[in-house]
Amino acid sequence: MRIPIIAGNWKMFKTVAEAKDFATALPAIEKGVEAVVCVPFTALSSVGEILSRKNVSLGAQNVHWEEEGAFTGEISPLMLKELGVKYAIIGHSERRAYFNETNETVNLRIKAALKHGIHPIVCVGEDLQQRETGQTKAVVKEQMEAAMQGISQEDLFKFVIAYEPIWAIGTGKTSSAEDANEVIGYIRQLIADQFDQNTAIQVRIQYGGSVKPENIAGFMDQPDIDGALVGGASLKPDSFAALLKGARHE
Ligand SMILES: O=C(CO)COP(=O)(O)O
Repeated sequence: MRIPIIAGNWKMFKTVAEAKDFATALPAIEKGVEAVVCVPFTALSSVGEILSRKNVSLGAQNVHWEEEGAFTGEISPLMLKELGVKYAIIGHSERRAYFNETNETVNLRIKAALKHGIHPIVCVGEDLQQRETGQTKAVVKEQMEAAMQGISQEDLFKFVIAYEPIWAIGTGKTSSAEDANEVIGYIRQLIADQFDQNTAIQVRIQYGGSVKPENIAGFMDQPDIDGALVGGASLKPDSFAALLKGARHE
């Protein structure tokens, strides 16, 4: 059985002091759901230990593909590993749109993360124009195939995939749970095509885009959706705890 996974993506929110306040206020997480918080790089070293006492894993929001070098402003997988980072978001649509992230650099970052024992949370998803012109599956296929390029089956099991339709991020618009499930089912099919059905069944795939405590249950009821990657609603301890409660397998 796939354990549901809820990951908060704080994006560029919270100072160290604010991050510590969140971690301190968060109640301990009960079994039945895996919780991850992807904090800004600056907060990683301060909140990791507090979160781990509450059974919450530490995540980063990006990772470079080299271990060190002249890459001003970048953070290497070794640096993240040293701080106890277990997950790294890779290929978020905001990085693809504003920071020139490509399918090729996404693949490089995934490989570097895996090499250092960090699980990638790989983001894929179409924009509004692509949605309206019926290109959703083609876009997701291209992103998934590039992400899986040169990846072994053993490493694919370590992936978490987040299907985030760009038009649903931060807009209050969500995909219907059924539509999200259909695309996520398609992603599973792409994994089966590349590997096999058994692999496809085991990989966890999240939905992301305006997920809130009020709507999470609808997504979790879908057979192919294993959790959520959550921005805005992950910023408050109460709201994050409510998301986890809504996602837990009783
Ligand atoms: O981009 C997202 C998570 O990575 C989704 O953000 P929102 O939950 O704020 O829509």
